[in-house]
Amino acid sequence: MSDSVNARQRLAESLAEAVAAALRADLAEQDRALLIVSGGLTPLAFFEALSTLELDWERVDVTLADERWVDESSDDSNTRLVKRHLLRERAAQARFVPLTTADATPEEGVAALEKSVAGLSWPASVVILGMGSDGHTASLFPDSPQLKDGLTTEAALLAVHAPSVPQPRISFSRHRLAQAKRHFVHLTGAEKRAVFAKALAGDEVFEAPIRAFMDAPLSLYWAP
Ligand SMILES: O=C1O[C@H](COP(=O)(O)O)[C@@H](O)[C@H](O)[C@H]1O
Repeated sequence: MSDSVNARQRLAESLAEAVAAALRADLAEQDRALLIVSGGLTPLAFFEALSTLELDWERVDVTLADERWVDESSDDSNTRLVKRHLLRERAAQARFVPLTTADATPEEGVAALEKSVAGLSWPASVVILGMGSDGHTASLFPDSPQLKDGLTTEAALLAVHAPSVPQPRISFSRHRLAQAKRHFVHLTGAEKRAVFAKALAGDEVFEAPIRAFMDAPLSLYWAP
């Protein structure tokens, strides 16, 4: 195995331990705990490591920071990713709350999804944020006409379109994600490190929406 594969595996395992510890701590104080995960390719090894760890998974709700408005059978579905790689082993006992409906568009589905997520244990115990090389996080894209709304609305969810991505999306708003008790950023590779460093150094949130989370304590998990 190459050094970077090893480093990414160790990173995934150490993030999984930190997330499991946070969930255990909250479950000692409350009935249920909410874990919000990101999709994309980065979290696969993390999901698999977390799925094997011991905690009272029956009292954990899992949802996504964002979702592509596609059928679950699509390779682009974040739900499919979570079901295949996280909701297995011990974590098969967790309750998953999807961010899609049978509606044709996220605009039509968003009201029902707002109701569906309203009953979760807010504030979330943990949010794991990914980031694209354009500085987007969740589905808050720099080129999206809905970015301003996503950064300012007090609603939990919004429908998102962006010229840079093929499918419409649904995303938790900055407001709802920022309320979480703990924020982890999970990144790999030199390109994302450079994008994150540039975002840290600047202040224009519309250029790099990940900046919208930099006033909360963020735990950065990065490997080459
Ligand atoms: O589209 C998305 O992209 C980001 C980053 O994904 P990655 O494949 O570069 O890890 C992800 O955080 C987000 O949840 C996802 O929908």
